[in-house]
Amino acid sequence: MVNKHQKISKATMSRFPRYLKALRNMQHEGKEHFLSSELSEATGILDTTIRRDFGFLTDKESLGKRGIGYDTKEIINILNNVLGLGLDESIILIGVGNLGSAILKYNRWQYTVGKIVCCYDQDQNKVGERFGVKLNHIDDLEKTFPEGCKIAILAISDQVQETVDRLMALGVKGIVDFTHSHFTVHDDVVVQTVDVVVAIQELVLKMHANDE
Ligand SMILES: NC(=O)c1ccc[n+]([C@@H]2O[C@H](COP(=O)([O-])OP(=O)(O)OC[C@H]3O[C@@H](n4cnc5c(N)ncnc54)[C@H](O)[C@@H]3O)[C@@H](O)[C@H]2O)c1
Repeated sequence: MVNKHQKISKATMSRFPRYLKALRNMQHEGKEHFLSSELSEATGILDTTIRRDFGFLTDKESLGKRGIGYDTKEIINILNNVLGLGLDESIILIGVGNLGSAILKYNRWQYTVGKIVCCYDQDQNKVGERFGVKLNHIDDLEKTFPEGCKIAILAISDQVQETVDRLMALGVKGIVDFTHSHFTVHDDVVVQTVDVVVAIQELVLKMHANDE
């Protein structure tokens, strides 16, 4: 369906997940159609930008219908297709300390990318359940690994490379990395690093650029 794919700019691509998240919420609320102005309100992105971005999604004259707007389900499907995302990604979380607990508690995953299906920690005392999610001991990773899981969130402090190696052996292809450790992965594994300090550094650089 998407054959203008190669022409989509990085800036446009980076807005697609924001559209997707807002649209899944709308869909959940029973909204079958939406106007670009409504999506603009939900995302804070100008509706002219939204309409231009949507122009990259299809070769059709227009995705929207006059007076009705866009079909929520259709746009969600197209965005999923472009982003290669499923609604039901099974995600695991490794390390349920301060940060891991906060991530687990943040339960607005639904209708976006899937959910954390279980988590792991090396602390035997934590085994059981946390915020409604099963918490296993890391020694049982291979025994309890959820079928088809491709994404892991790392919020651990020890034995990072060893843990990453075990995850890759189980078929994990994407890692959201909160650790500040260096580790290596196979060519077919993608790592997305999240670092508050780096974010602040980037923010300060942008603020300086604004001052010039
Ligand atoms: N990226 C960021 O912006 C950011 C911000 C804060 C902390 N961090 C990093 O995130 C990690 C966690 O921070 P925290 O404050 O939650 O620490 P924490 O000590 O509170 O929690 C770490 C948890 O991971 C468990 N753990 C450690 N190694 C493990 C392993 N190999 N397997 C399974 N469980 C393991 C511990 O038992 C503990 O429960 C640290 O590496 C920290 O440096 C990153």
